[in-house]
Amino acid sequence: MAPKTVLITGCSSGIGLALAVKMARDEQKRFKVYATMRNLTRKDKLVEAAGNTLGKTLDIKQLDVCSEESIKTCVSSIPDRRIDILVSNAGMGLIGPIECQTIDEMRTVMDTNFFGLVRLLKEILPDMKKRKSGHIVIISSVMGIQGILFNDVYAASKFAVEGFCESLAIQALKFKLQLSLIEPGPVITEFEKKVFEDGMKMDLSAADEETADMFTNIYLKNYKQIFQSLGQSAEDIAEHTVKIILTENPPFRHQTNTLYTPMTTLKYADPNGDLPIDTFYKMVFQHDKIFSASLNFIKLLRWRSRK
Ligand SMILES: NC(=O)C1=CN([C@@H]2O[C@H](COP(=O)(O)OP(=O)(O)OC[C@H]3O[C@@H](n4cnc5c(N)ncnc54)[C@H](OP(=O)(O)O)[C@@H]3O)[C@@H](O)[C@H]2O)C=CC1
Ligand SMILES: CC1=C(/C=C/C(C)=C/C=C/C(C)=C/C=O)C(C)(C)CCC1
Repeated sequence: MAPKTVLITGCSSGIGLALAVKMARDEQKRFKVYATMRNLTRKDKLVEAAGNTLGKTLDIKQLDVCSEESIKTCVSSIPDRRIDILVSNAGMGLIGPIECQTIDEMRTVMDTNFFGLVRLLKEILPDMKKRKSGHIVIISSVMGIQGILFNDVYAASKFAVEGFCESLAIQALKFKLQLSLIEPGPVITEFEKKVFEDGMKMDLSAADEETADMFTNIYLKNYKQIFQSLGQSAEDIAEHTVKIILTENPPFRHQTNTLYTPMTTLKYADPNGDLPIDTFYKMVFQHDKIFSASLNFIKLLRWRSRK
């Protein structure tokens, strides 16, 4: 059987890179991977990880999800424009009090995380509909279903992705297309480093003292520890994503982190929406007791899941 063509965005690092390499190295050679990135000068890590798959089961192409022209050029360069599996992965984070962020910074997050997906689909969906086949896989986030303190705009961008996909999924079903949202919790990648460094350098002078203190002494102070105790690797997410791709009837939503599930479950447990907000409030603001107790509980779950 001919290999399925896979286009992945954001392959210069992290989840995109790990997924591209995993699929290109498939022993049964079931995939031909177009690993794309906006800036080809950043391709060295991928070239190294791809090894001898380069030019065979993996090709590298330029694609900036913020440029319609770049998307068109990339898609037109693929034989018959045929993309069997699209993985929309490119994305960026943003943390901090909104008083300290500019509208332009917020717009860039929405433009990349939400409109990036919209631009891709405007170009790729019509071909998939004509062929009545295709799988659209989106790297969303647990923040696509639940907001987190100081992640207001990032969470909004992922909520936008989820609302857009939930609407589109009904049409997709009519055209026999598959659509899956992958929802990781924290993942240890460049994303986490960039977001933390930007947070550390943030000019907090536009925020009141209490807010600035909350951001620095609660959020940033515990950030690394949260990633250490809860964080998955890019390879873990790649493994989950490939499993979903290979499932005959893939689910619409897939959370990758069972340690995080108790938190997202709170959302569905209370239609009024107060339960997750009250719980997060207690976890964050009674942090001396509850926050460290939560982290210990997570450590215990992690230890048990390894046994
Ligand atoms: N890390 C985490 O904790 C989590 C991440 N996610 C999501 O996973 C996805 C991948 O992130 P992750 O691997 O962690 O982070 P990385 O920062 O390692 O990777 C992000 C990738 O997106 C690329 N990118 C950014 N802007 C654009 C653009 N305009 N066009 C094309 N590519 C672009 C980056 O390219 P460049 O190198 O040029 O900047 C990079 O290749 C994102 O959608 C993120 O929201 C979801 C849940 C948790
Ligand atoms: C665990 C935990 C918290 C932090 C969660 C974080 C930081 C999650 C990050 C998720 C990411 C980065 C998703 C990317 O898409 C809070 C809210 C402080 C409250 C206490 C429990």
